[in-house]
Amino acid sequence: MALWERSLLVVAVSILYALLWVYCLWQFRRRDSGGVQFPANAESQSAASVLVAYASQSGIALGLAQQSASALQAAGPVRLLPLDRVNDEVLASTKHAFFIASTYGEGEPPDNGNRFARRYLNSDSSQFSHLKFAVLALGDSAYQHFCAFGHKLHAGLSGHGAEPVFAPLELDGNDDTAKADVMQRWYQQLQTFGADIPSQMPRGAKADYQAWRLESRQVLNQGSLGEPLLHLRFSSLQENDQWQAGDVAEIIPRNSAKRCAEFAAQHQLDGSLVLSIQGESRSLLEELARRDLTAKNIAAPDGNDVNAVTAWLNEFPLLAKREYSIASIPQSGCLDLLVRVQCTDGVPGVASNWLGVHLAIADTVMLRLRSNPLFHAPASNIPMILIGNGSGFAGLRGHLQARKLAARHDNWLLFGERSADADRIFKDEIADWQNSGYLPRIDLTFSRDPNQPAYVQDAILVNAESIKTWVATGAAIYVCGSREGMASAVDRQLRAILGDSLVDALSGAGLYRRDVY
Ligand SMILES: Cc1cc2nc3c(=O)[nH]c(=O)nc-3n(C[C@H](O)[C@H](O)[C@H](O)COP(=O)(O)O)c2cc1C
Repeated sequence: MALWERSLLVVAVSILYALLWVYCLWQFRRRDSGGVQFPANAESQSAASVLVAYASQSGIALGLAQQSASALQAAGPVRLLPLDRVNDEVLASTKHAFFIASTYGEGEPPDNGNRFARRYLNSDSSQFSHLKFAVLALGDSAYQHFCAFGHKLHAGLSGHGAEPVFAPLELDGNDDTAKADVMQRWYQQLQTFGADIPSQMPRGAKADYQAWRLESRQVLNQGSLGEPLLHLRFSSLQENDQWQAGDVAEIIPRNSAKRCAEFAAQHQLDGSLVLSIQGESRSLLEELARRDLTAKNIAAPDGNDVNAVTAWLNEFPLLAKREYSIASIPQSGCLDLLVRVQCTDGVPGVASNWLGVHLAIADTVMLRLRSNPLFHAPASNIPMILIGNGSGFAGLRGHLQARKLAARHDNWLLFGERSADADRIFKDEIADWQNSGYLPRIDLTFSRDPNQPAYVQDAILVNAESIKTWVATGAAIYVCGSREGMASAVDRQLRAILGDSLVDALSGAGLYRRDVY
């Protein structure tokens, strides 16, 4: 390339970057970091003295924040912002702030709370003694650092002189029953600030779950060194189930019939014993299927006394729901999931083994759809870079299907797996997208490739210039897959080639989104 051509290219890319910055800034001001629309007229509420701020990765805290903001609007204007949008200026004009924050990694903030954490939780230089606040901390009690980020937020704000109006509330996102109870306490507190208790309180243990039938199950990685990765296809037994690319399926898992029979035999109990639990009649085997049998190791009562067996069973908590990124859009006519059969230290994972091995074709699962606006599609006129690995193809596939439906051709897939022979998942479908022009760029990496072993993050470095060009033309980057193994390395590479401030700006503008686990 001649020198003048080179210079022209540099000028063109610089102009595109400048335009991108303006665009990010505009997006940033226009909407929150997830591209989620504020409740009606909330954008004009910048003068509101009440703030609801959320830090949310998969949308649960966001949903609760939206509900809380609506409830508080009964008392006057409310600002609803992702935590990263909360700065000195916002805090200075806020009298009452309600924070709803989940926890990720090892007690870390979700993506849209990172910047706030870096800025305010490591130092207490600014003082907010005028501020009264409360924290609703979301987490999962199975994690060692339960609700840790919510607690850090509470401690950090207190360190800045802000005054808590009540102690932080902990909410275990996996426990629907406890969730209803905690949310009731949260809204009772909010009521003292003039909030209306919402007519629809958070969903109870069984509410909204519907039966979906397993239509087919296919192993995607025959002969792989890794655990089996399965493509499950479900059909709904009701009409008008709606979701969109990026949404989540919540499933109540069960123990397999084999496992329940073995457990009953091990404890010398009669599996056909009929029990009445919370007004419902079930056999012991049916009840065992719903319980977390790994939670306790307690001897069963002698004999088959119904009351004693019921009391013993009640020591075992109900199995917690599992969440899966939906791998299809409704227009495909079915709901697809990708499930990796898990096995830790030789112990098979309950849900993945049940779904991946034991559930029979035509059997039903109890499933509910959950919207995840933080991973919904970008505006339809934006190019997309989709990055992922393994079962993370699920979260990307729905978007690719939606892009094809919307006749958007400017899609680029960077995807990593183990071996080109055994792990080349959805080979035909990807070829079809390529042949029909919906995937003009694709970079597949295989970490066990004998000639060119590489991870998807390596492909980012190799394609740095193209990524810069795509980003400069306004592309959104969507990442789905393992948080530690892949997404954190991808994030590091993106920051290395684009710079921290641009990556943060993209994230703030909803142009860098992650569905990671
Ligand atoms: C990869 C990953 C790491 C997590 N780490 C923690 C943790 O350290 N502590 C905790 O209490 N919860 C942890 N959780 C659970 C989430 O905080 C919980 O699911 C929460 O309800 C998610 O809310 P959100 O959808 O608003 O992000 C983790 C979840 C995932 C997927």
